[in-house]
Formats: sequence, C-alpha cells, structure tokens
Amino acid sequence: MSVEHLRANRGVSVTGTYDHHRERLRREADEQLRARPPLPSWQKRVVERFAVERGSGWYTLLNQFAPHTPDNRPDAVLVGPGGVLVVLLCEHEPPVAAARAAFVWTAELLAGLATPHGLLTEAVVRTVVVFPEGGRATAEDGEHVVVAESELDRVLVCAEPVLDGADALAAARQLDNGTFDLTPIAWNPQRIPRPRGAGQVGASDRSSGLFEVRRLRDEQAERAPHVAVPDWRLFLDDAQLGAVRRQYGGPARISGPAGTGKSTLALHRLAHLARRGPGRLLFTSHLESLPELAREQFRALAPQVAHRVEFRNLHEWAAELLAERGRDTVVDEQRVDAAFTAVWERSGRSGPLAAARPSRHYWKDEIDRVIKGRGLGTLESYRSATRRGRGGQLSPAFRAHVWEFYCEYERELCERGIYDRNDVLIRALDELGRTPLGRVYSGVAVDEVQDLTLVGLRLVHAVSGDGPNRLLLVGDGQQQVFAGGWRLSEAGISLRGRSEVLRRNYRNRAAIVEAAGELDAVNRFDDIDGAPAVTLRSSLPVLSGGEVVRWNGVAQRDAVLAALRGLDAGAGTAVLTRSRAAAEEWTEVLRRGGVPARRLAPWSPEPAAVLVGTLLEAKGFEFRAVFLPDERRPMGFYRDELEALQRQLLVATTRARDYLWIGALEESDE
Ligand SMILES: Nc1ncnc2c1ncn2[C@@H]1O[C@H](COP(=O)(O)OP(=O)(O)OP(=O)(O)O)[C@@H](O)[C@H]1O
Repeated sequence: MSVEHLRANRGVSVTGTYDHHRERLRREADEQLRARPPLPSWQKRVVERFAVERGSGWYTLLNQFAPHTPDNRPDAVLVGPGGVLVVLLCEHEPPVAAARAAFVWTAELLAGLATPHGLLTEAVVRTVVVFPEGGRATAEDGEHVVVAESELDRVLVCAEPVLDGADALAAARQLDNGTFDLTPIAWNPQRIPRPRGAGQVGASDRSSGLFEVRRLRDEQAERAPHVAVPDWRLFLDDAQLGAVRRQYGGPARISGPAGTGKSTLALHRLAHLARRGPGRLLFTSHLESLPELAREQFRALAPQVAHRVEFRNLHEWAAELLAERGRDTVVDEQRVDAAFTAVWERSGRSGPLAAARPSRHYWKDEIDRVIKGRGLGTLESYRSATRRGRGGQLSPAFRAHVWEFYCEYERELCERGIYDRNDVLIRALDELGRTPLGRVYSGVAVDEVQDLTLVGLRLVHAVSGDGPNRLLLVGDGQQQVFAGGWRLSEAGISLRGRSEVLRRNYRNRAAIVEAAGELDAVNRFDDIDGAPAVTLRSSLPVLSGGEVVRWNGVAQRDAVLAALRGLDAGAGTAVLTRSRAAAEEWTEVLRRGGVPARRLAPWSPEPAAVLVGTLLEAKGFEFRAVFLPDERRPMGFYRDELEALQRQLLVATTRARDYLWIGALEESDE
C-alpha cells in the first residue's frame, strides 16, 4: 500500500506517524554519529538524510573510517528500492580509478547473493558522488552520478524501483556480514526479521506501510503472461553468473542451445570487464542487426559504461579499419551479384560445375564459405581443404574446375573495380598482419560465432589477442546456418577448457522447445572442438505452457490473418519465411488484410507492427509469437540443403517465446 493511499484513507494522522517515524530515524542516526569520529557537518547532514530514508526502504551503511575512508572504498553504501548506491562524499572530483575501485569493492561483497529470483547482478549497483552545497561540482563522467547535497532526491526517489523489500534487505545484510568496514546506521540487522519467502516484501516494509515496491516482475507481464521471469539485468543463474565473473587466462567460449542466455551473458561480461578496468570493449557479430539490438540492451543493463563498448557488425568494423588506413573497401552487393552472374552465365551454367550441382547459389557459397571464407590462396590448399556441411565429395580434379571458376570471378571483380564482403575481412586481416591495431580492446565478445568464416574468426582473434579475458566466443552449433565450419585451432585459438555450456532456456515456453526439438538439426559446431554438444532437446525450459498451432489447409493467407487478429498481434509478432520474395509477399498480404506490417530487416528499435523477415534475418531476435507459413518451394534435394533448412527452421522456431504457428499447405493455387 502506498503512502498516498494510506494518507487518502486515514488523513493527517498517518502523515503525523510518517513524520514522527522520520524524526525518530534522524535522532537514532544522530546518536550513532555522535559516538564515532566526527564527520564534517555537510557529510553528517547527508548521512542523516540517508538514514531518514530508512522510512522509504533504504538501508544505510556508513564506512567506519569516514571521513578518513581508505582509498578505493565508499564512504557509505545505501541499499533500497533504487538499488545499491556506492556513495563517495567528495569536496573534489574523485579519480576515476578510485570511484571504479569503490564500485568493485562493493560489488564483490554482493557477488553471488541468492534471492528468490536468482543471483543478484551488479547491474543494481551505481556509484554516486555527493558534493557539498556550493562546493566544486564535479562533472559526471558517465560512470558515476554526481549530485549536490541538495539534490539527493535524484538518487533516492525512484519512479521505477529495482529491488523489492526482501531483496534490498538481503543485500544490506550481506554487506553488513561481509565486512567490518560498513556499519548500519539507524537500522539493526539483528532486529529486522528475515523475510518469509520467495518474492515477499520484507516484514518491516509491510509493517511500516511506508512504501510500496512495484514488483519488477510485473514489468515482465507482456513477456510472460503465465509465469513470471526475473529481469535478466538484475538476476542471473549460477552458470551464467559464474561465467560472467570468471577469470579466463585466454580465449573462452560460451555455448548452449537457443534461448539459454548466451548473448545475455556476453553483455553482462562486457559490463563486468568495463567496470573493472580502463579501455574500450567490442561486441561484434557477422549479423547486420544483432550489434544494434545488443547496444540497446546494453544501455538498459549498464548505461554507466555504455560509452566504452563498441557494438559493431564485423564487416562494418573491418571496413572502417581499412578506411582509416587509407584502403577503402566499399561493398556494393548488387554489383557483386552482377559480376558473379556474368561469370556464371559465361563459364558456370554450361560447364562442369552446373553439371555437378545446378544451383548457382551453391557455387557462390563454395567461393564465399570455403575458398575465400577460409582464406585459401592456392589450388593446392583448396585441394586439401575440408568442406564441412557442403555435401558430397569433390575430387581433386574437379576442384581444379572450381578453382578456375573462382579465379575468373576474382578477375571479374578486379576488372569492375569492386570488392565482395569476404574481401573486406581478408584485407582487414592482412592489414592487421602488417600493422597491428593501435587501439587495443580490453575485451571482445563475438556473438553467433558459429556462422563466422574462418577468416572472420582469425580477424576477431587478431583484434582481441590471446590475453586474459580478451576474447569471448558465443555460439550454438545447432543454429549454424552457413556451411564451411572450422576448428578453433585453425584460427590459432586454444580454449584449454575455458568453455561453458548453458542449459536453462529462458526464452521459449516448454511447448515451443518441444516443437523445435522435433527438428533434426545437426550440431556442427560444438562437435568441432570436443566441447560437450548440448542440443535444444536436452535444454531445460524455465517457462511452462506455450502454444503451438499446426495448421494445414488451402487458404493459408486467410488462416494467418485470422490467427494474427485473434492474437491481437502487433509488436512482438513475426512472420518468417524461407525466401526474401516470400517475405515481401507476406508483408503485402498482411497490409492488404489490414494488419500493420513491415520488413524485419533493416532492424529498427521503433515499436513496430508485425515484422516480416526471412529465417536468416530472424537470427538473434526473439518475438512473442512467430508464424512460419508454408511455401511452395522445394525443400531441397541434397542432404546438405535439407540439413541447412532444418537448422534455419530451428533458428526460426526458437525465436518464439509464447506462440508458434506452423503452416502446411495442401493443394492450392496461392
Ligand atoms: N537469467 C535470466 N533470467 C531471465 N531471463 C533471462 C536470463 N537469461 C536470459 N534471459 C532471457 O532469455 C532470452 C534469451 O536470452 P539470449 O538471447 O541471451 O539467449 P541466447 O542463448 O543468446 O539465444 P539464441 O542462441 O537463440 O540467440 C532473452 O529474452 C533474455 O533476456
């Protein structure tokens, strides 16, 4: 019940009680402060103000050495609805390293605190520098908040509480128990009864009735209508938090099936590293939109250090490096396609390649994923190259034909003065071989690593180096949608056991996991370096329920429109297709049917209508509801095509959180 509510119902007597309570807290704090080395008067006022906020759910702990607090420690720590505040009482701007160290000291004391929702993360911790009225205002450096004595409301009054009473009390107790340096002010940990159970507001909060903690889990209502999911920013599970906090002596890898929080972990890890050291960090992926999405999420997780983390698509990053070094390498996909088509028409279509596999896409992939993707420079190296997931053996003699075709393609690009996407990565890798990177990153996380080419992998390794905590590879072999895999050792990367596997699926409700588990998607990544292969089938969905609709019939468009209307679908719903043409077509069908729709790519953070994209475009995203309409396209004739399709379908299915619609067209002329 809120203060306002109590006041409205019981009138002024409640306000009287409220004021009386605050006055009692102030007196208590005053007595405690008198019995210890004196604080400068402004600091005493601030601490008393903090203590009074006990009435609003804040627990104050004062450093027993203040005002002579040892370097790198906080003067006070507050724990309450707004999280954990690491307070520095400063007349002058504190050195960034000292403020950071005070943060880390406090965060380490809280590390691993178990709450009913999971293990508390340091996303709840903020550093606040308080300076005296009329003192020299320090500039906010982004990593800490700076407030004058008169502005404390800025940090104490929170519109959106992050900790409930029980969690705040547990955190305050942990700090009290974890160090002799911090002393509770105006509250006695022994006298406050322990909260009774999962998710309950602490007894003291109930009895005082002085504030109402809005349950964070309510905010998840849209996300999880039946079962509450803890906020991923505030709580992690033990496997996730362990990996976030671990000291890795060299490159490390996080794997696990879809939805198990791999990307989430990577973001927490970057925040953890950013808060513990200087320098910039990089989150990258070969996917176009994923870094943008990750940037948004990181801002919500760790706004204080967001300015130190770059979120860049790998190609974009490489192109910028080349531009900086005066080796501009701009890619025009349409011109590349035209060049390939010209070569195909001239030499591919009627030659041995088409006779072996008629699809021009297959041979473009052979160049992209195997020859250029692996950085092969000679026919000899191509002759002995592994071609994982490419289907069928190519004899050494046949490979000579492919090599000839490839050389012609390269000549064509050269004559037209253009580059393809592989050229960007190859040239960037060459460039770093010649002159290493000036700006060294203190950490690099690579998401969806299973779909990088070998050259891409070598590039991220060249960027990160092998130093401790420098490189984190995140991926899932079952979701690999491009062929031409590699072994980490081919990129000179050695994990030496620095490999974590996540199993708890936080995204997909049980029914969705079950449906996705029926797909026969071969894991081509985890097998590669001997890590245990955990498939989606053996993951553990945290959320029960979910709905899978398997529709079959002739009027698929009407069925999809009706289902969308029935769901009241809008933002959070996606229609995913195998081909780009089908995605364009469905966008039109939905619009004509009165359902606001737009294409998924390019991704934009604006609240949207129903998003329509290809299975590939949907990688890395998640939606409340996913529609997979059937398409009148052959499922693929070759084993590698069928395998690739299964993995794409697995990716698409596991994008759905609550609802999955799968269409199967019977005879129709749609
Ligand atoms: N500990 C957690 N508590 C609550 N939610 C979580 C937790 N970890 C992850 N999530 C949520 O689960 C969903 C899936 O997480 P994430 O995207 O990180 O998984 P992933 O393993 O990278 O998935 P994929 O491989 O399918 O892309 C996200 O909505 C994320 O916020």
